[in-house]
Amino acid sequence: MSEHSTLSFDTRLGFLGAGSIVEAMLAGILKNELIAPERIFVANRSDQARLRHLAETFGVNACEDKAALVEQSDILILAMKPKDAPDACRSLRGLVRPDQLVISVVAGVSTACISDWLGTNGPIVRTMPNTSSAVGLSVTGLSANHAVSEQQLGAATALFEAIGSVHIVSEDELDIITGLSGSGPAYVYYLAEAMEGAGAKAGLSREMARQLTVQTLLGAAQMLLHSSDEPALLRKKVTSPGGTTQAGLEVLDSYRFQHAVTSAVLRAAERARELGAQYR
Ligand SMILES: NC(=O)C1=CN([C@@H]2O[C@H](COP(=O)(O)OP(=O)(O)OC[C@H]3O[C@@H](n4cnc5c(N)ncnc54)[C@H](OP(=O)(O)O)[C@@H]3O)[C@@H](O)[C@H]2O)C=CC1
Ligand SMILES: O=C(O)[C@@H]1CCC=N1
Repeated sequence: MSEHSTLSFDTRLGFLGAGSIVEAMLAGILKNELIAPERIFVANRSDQARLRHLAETFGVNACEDKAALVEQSDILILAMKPKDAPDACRSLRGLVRPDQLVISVVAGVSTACISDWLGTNGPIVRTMPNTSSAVGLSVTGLSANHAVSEQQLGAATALFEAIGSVHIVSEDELDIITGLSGSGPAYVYYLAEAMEGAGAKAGLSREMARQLTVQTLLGAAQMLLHSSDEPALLRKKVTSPGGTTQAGLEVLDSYRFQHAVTSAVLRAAERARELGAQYR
């Protein structure tokens, strides 16, 4: 990508890592027709069946050769587990071009570590999206190192805006963003599992319990989005004194629900810091 271009249908994207987050990002990018599938290259460590699956599902190119992946890409996206990042980056030493934009979605790992492992001082954007990328509803925290040009920051922002919303943040904010919105979909799915299970246990069909749960979460999320009321006020509007909601909330309080959720978010953020700290 030249210094002055932004993201276009012709931009060539290379993904190193082919797991859950890459599948979600590919689904969102291709649904939006942001980039042509034949301009997207995906490589992993060894799982050929997984590469074939992505190639067949999305029409992207499975790439067995990392050197070819880097050479063919304008933007290289690092998407392996933190523990695999040092080896993966070191294997790219001498391959990444000095002005080639590298985007990392790896939890906890700093841009400084990535630079060090790649052996470059080049442009690196560190991000934290989530798997709702697949339906265009990720929220991505994004932070750029000193070498990222305005055009490159624009291209990275455009990429993640195509699959959700973007917040440009300082790098040290990315760990709490990881705990809140990177891991966040899992907390909501956990809640959904419990709500659906309760409905089914009480005699509803699984299918109806699922629909009631999903529509309730969707409606509440839309209310949070569109209402000017704070979440606490929205909650109070559901809660009739002495009624059913109050009875339910009292049970949640007896299990310290708010404390549990707060602790979960903060522990996940701490875990992101731990994952990165071992390399600092
Ligand atoms: N899942 C999520 O919700 C989110 C994940 N992330 C971050 O994204 C990253 C990937 O997560 P996720 O997709 O869940 O993980 P997965 O375990 O699903 O996928 C990891 C991928 O990395 C590949 N890989 C491992 N080592 C190397 C290597 N040396 N060179 C090339 N590829 C390699 C694996 O290949 P193989 O199978 O062949 O070993 C696999 O394709 C993590 O750092 C995570 O923190 C960020 C936001 C959300
Ligand atoms: O669980 C993880 O470590 C990754 C980071 C955010 C979501 N999944």
